[in-house]
Amino acid sequence: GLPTGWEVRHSNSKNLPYYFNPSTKESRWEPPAETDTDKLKVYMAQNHTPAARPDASGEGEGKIRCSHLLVKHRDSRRPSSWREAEITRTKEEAIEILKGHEQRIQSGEITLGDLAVAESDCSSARKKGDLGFFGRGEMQKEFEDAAFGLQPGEVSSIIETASGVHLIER
Ligand SMILES: N=C(N)NCCC[C@H](NC(=O)[C@@H]1CCC/C1=C\[C@H](COP(=O)(O)O)NC(=O)[C@@H](N)Cc1ccccc1)C(N)=O
Repeated sequence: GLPTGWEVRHSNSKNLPYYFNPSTKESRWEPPAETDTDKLKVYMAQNHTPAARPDASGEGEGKIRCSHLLVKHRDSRRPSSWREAEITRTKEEAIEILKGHEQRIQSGEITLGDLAVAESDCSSARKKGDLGFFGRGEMQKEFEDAAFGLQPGEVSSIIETASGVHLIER
């Protein structure tokens, strides 16, 4: 159904078909004016199955937004925070503290964000732990894998990174 010289191509980045004229090098999202759209629909149905969307786990899916509550310890890569100039608690103590926070969040007594304001050793505490949107490759691997494995609104188990121990809410 396309006028001569035009062909349909597939944009992987947008997962959409587009129309291209190799001789004029023209490309457009909409079919050219003279297209017989009824025939085009048949052609597309037969020849154009859109590539499967990356799965919801975030593989190539793009960005997600998370908040987190970080408790650092003396073996953290940077054992200092806005809360405490020199952090000396052990990793085991940090985990016990975070378990206490986890129980208060799970019981519904308080949200992760409200707890992060006073308790998180990350500078995002001032933003209720909000890290904004991020894609794969930005955060430490353990953090990234846990975050991309969460459903929206879900809170992670205790996650360990070189920064310390975290609870993550997507
Ligand atoms: N949005 C981004 N791309 N920012 C760069 C993230 C770098 C990344 N950070 C981490 O993986 C951990 C998990 C989350 C926070 C974090 C660590 C630290 C605290 O640990 P520390 O570095 O003292 O060991 N907080 C941060 O980075 C903060 N800028 C996060 C933040 C603060 C305020 C507003 C937005 C984001 C990494 N690859 O190291």
